[in-house]
Amino acid sequence: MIKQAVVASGLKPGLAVVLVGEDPASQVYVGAKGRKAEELGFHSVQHTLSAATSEADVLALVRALNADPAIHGILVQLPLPGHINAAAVLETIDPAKDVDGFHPINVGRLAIGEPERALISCTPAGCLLLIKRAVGRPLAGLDALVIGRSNIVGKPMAQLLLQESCTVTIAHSKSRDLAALARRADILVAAVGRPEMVRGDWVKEGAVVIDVGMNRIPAPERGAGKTRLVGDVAYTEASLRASAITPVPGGVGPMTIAMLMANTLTAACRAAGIQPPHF
Ligand SMILES: NC(=O)C1=CN([C@@H]2O[C@H](COP(=O)(O)OP(=O)(O)OC[C@H]3O[C@@H](n4cnc5c(N)ncnc54)[C@H](OP(=O)(O)O)[C@@H]3O)[C@@H](O)[C@H]2O)C=CC1
Ligand SMILES: Nc1nc(=O)c2c([nH]1)NC[C@@H]1CN(c3ccc(C(=O)N[C@@H](CCC(=O)O)C(=O)O)cc3)C=[N+]21
Repeated sequence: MIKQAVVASGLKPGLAVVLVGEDPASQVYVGAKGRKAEELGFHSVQHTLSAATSEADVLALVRALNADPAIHGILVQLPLPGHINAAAVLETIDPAKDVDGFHPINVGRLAIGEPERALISCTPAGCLLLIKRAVGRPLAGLDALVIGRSNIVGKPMAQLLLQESCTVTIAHSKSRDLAALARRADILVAAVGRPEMVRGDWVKEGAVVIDVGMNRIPAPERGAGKTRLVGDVAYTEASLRASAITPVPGGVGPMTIAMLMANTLTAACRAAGIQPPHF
């Protein structure tokens, strides 16, 4: 779908990914983003900086990328090392190139109901596409529960569902009786980071369940020291009641990467003064 849109646009979108430090999980994600960008015929560059790089040097790189006309999207992989102020880095990215949608300008445009002028955080944008596809009709009036209130997933997810006129509840670590809140939800999004916290009997019959969680847990059955990836939802139990549910792996993660590519194409179209495709 994105490939055809790239060809139709006649553009060569440029994506720059900045990785500071050697976190192995981040290396895996950044590698996956670069491969997908190349597969789609993007101009793809990766800047890998040592964990000891100063904040000033990271800011200087971001400013250089802001000024580079071949680059339409800039992603600085999080988390950053502790001595670097992440907010300062994110706010230095040109909002028009902020394909993560983390800059306060883009967050604000989403919050005031102007998503068509914003770039929207990839994970919640991908979740919304999956939800719309599963529901197959307008979401207006449906009860949605988002568990998690982070700036990168929970809050923008809630904003997007509100924009679709859902009745949105946001739950977090201080919420009481999550199970009761979940049982009312036609749309249930779990973005917590706790393995299989959402049980099958929390799921309303026919609900759409989106599992954002990525938890690596020990898997001794695979051999000593081995791990496996599980979500925030007990998949097998929940799938008996849900009308649609995303697996982990193979669900929201790959969709997030696809939305990053879509945002980069959108940014390239806007820079060229042409109408971006609608996904
Ligand atoms: N698939 C993908 O592309 C992505 C996946 N992820 C995954 O999604 C998960 C969430 O990520 P992220 O939003 O960054 O995480 P954060 O750690 O920033 O946020 C977790 C949220 O869950 C809430 N929470 C923690 N414990 C509970 C609990 N017992 N009951 C209810 N709420 C709770 C926290 O509440 P409080 O605010 O009160 O502390 C917080 O709001 C992680 O597993 C992460 O790996 C993240 C980004 C992208
Ligand atoms: N600036 C920034 N933007 C991000 O979007 C961002 C980030 N920092 N930091 C980390 C989180 C996490 N994230 C994932 C993306 C894809 C998968 C993904 O494709 N996962 C595979 C499995 C991968 C595996 O096996 O480990 C799957 O779910 O099938 C996972 C996680 C993006 N993030």
